[in-house]
Amino acid sequence: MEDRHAYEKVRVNGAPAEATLSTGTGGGGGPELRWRCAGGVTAERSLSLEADVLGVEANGKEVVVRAFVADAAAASCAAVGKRRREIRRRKDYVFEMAAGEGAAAAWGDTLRGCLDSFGRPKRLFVFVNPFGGKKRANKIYAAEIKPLFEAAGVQITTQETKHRGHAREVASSLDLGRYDGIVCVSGDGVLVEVVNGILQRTDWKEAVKMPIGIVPAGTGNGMAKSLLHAAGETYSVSDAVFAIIRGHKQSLDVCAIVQGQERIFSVLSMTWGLVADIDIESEKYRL
Ligand SMILES: Nc1ncnc2c1ncn2[C@@H]1O[C@H](COP(=O)(O)OP(=O)(O)OP(=O)(O)O)[C@@H](O)[C@H]1O
Repeated sequence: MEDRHAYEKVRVNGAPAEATLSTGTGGGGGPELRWRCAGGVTAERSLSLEADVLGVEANGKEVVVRAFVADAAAASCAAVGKRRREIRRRKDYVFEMAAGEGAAAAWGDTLRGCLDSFGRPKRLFVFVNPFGGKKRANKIYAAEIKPLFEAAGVQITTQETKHRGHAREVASSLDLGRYDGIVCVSGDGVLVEVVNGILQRTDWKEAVKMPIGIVPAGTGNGMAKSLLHAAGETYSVSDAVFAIIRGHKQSLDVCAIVQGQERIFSVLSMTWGLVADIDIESEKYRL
């Protein structure tokens, strides 16, 4: 993207400020929003569009930036010498443009253009296993997962799994052209079913390219833990969802999965990613 800097006088959540929207990567970092409140009492604030922003909306003179940002006050330092745990929270920043609606529409378009250039998934098919783990997946989905996808403007189609083998059945016949990825709100069991369902398909060679994400809502959640750890992310539901929204992708060795859940754990240390691109090397692993 062409490197551009747009400067505006604004109010950020009501406080007068001067803000700059930088696009492109000319400065070393990615696109970002920076602002300093009038009087300069508070430090300059910034949001990285790639790492902090879920979505944007222009409304009249306002641009609402839906962010998921580290909350310094809530960061916990469990013990001296341990890595500081960053806790992210949803926060909206409302930029009211002094120059009016035209400026807001222009910023809205530029911000959306930046977000679109990241190749994030826009349409996801989401399995929720209500019986995984402590049987709280439906609650977790409604309270923590759906709101984040909605803030990011992701279109979601949800399927609650109704019985053992259901996710496999659905994945074996799903119209994959309608989605950019499949997400499992579950433990490892449903993920294994989805992979097996995909491998059952006649178009499996194409179908294995479908990214699959996992949000921990099972008992062990070994896959979600390992993937988040490998990506340097905190192990939490919201961090897993955010990684999926951002379209983090890494290759996953599907051969390990189809041979049974026990084998997953021995291979995890080599499989990174939150939305995984499945990579299958040999037809012999097809079921
Ligand atoms: N509605 C349902 N009723 C009964 N079983 C189900 C239903 N939906 C899915 N299942 C089965 O539940 C199994 C376990 O699910 P899941 O992996 O989500 O949770 P878990 O076993 O608690 O977690 P983990 O695998 O991480 O230890 C899956 O293999 C799936 O076949």
